[in-house]
Amino acid sequence: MQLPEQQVAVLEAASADEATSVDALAERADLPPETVTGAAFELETEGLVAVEERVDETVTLTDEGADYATATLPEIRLYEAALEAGADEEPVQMGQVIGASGLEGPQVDIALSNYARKGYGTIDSGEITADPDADPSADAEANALEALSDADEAPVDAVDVDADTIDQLDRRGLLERRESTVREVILTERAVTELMAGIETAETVGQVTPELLTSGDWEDVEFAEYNVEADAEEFEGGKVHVLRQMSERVKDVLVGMGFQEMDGPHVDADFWINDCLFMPQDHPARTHWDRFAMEQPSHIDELPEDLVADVERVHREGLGEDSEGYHSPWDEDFARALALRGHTTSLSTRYLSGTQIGEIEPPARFFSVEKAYRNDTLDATHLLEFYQIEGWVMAEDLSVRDLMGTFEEFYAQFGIEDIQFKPHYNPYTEPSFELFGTHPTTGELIEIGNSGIFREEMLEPLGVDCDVMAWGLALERLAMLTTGAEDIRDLHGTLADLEFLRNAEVTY
Ligand SMILES: N[C@@H](Cc1ccccc1)C(=O)O
Repeated sequence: MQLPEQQVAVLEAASADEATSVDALAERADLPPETVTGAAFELETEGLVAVEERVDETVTLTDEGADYATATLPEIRLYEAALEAGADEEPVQMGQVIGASGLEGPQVDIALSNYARKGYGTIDSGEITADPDADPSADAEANALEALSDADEAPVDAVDVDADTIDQLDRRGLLERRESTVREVILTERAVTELMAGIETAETVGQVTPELLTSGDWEDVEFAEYNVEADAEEFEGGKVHVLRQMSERVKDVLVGMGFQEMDGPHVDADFWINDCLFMPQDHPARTHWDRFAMEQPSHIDELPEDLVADVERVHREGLGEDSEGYHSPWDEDFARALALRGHTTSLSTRYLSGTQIGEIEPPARFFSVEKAYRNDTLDATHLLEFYQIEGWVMAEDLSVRDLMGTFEEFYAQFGIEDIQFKPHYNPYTEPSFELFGTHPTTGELIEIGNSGIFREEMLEPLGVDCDVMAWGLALERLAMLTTGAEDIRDLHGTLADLEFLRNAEVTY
């Protein structure tokens, strides 16, 4: 019989009498464990070995756990200080004992919350007592920490610590549990027979190399077969963040649909963020409740004078016979105030006004995928900052059909075919629509964007005399639909779920 070199090595290292772990075989055969696992599976298909699997739970101490293993648990330090202060005789002021214990910061709370639970004494109205019969050397948690720090990454069964103590240490964040699959290999009878008859080593090649290709040797060598089921080492390499992947993909799609990208400041004057959008200055979204104002610098230097005058005129008086202005105060200083943009529609007003890249002639399509900032209450669908997919199309005679058709075409590229529209109100669009999509796992309808056709009152001061349809869509919400994430906080921010980010696929 002929077998590849690594399989022969594994056969020779294994035994017919007792199962040997992959790690032990790897050491004996001087091969990486992944290679041994791969070879073992090959040998199993040949009927030469049996591979048995079991899941071992191992525990390791966290950094905090390791610290306590060397420097004793905070509650024991508190007990020792309490004894020292005579708290076994009569209650002592807590502050005095804590001071003497040398405990600091969060350790104080940790000590206090475990002290009474473990029967070291009582804590009542600022005084502490120590039970003279308590015995720190019999503290199950302290002893377990010591046992575990000696047996690094020990399988739970192998250390002499009871399950309740392990649970308790786990709750305290002092250890980490991990599961690992242990594979053991045992020779079959057939393998024993074959080994006695002698097994030859077949030269096989595991990888095509440039040398093999240029020399032409690839034609003669024998290639090792792939075993796609073999376990390989898990490799957590760097990876493009899910949202970044999503944003790149959105940009590709929009560029494919003929859009050009806009760019502009994150901090901008309220003039560009709101006034140019015919947003009245007393609109609730313009109060400090919603907006992150800039303190330094607080106001923009430059604004195009003519445009300011035109915007003010329309705010005050409206436009033409059918339009009413707001007849409310309009203050230029208020318009100059700087804030983190609450939407990226500030980029659209800059571009439409002709001040960003010069006059834009219809037909034209522009987009951005950029951050916007809002003082929202954090929840499963809201963060303080998010990415908006801003966009607009400037052309003659646009209608709601064009708007809806554009969304259908856009979302279809992500496999989303069931968007729904709901009539809405924005001061700057008429008509306006909110967009909704169905979450793939919860089935809930979630709002994914806001859109409409810009009003005359907005376009006339900007100097645009044809139709413009526009939207702001939420990148995170789109990502929730494509990745199945149920909570936006899993995607980014301090609570992001690393496991999810490692494994989530952006599908489209
Ligand atoms: N600015 C709107 C989105 C929008 C842009 C353009 C037109 C209509 C709506 C928002 O943030 O919700």
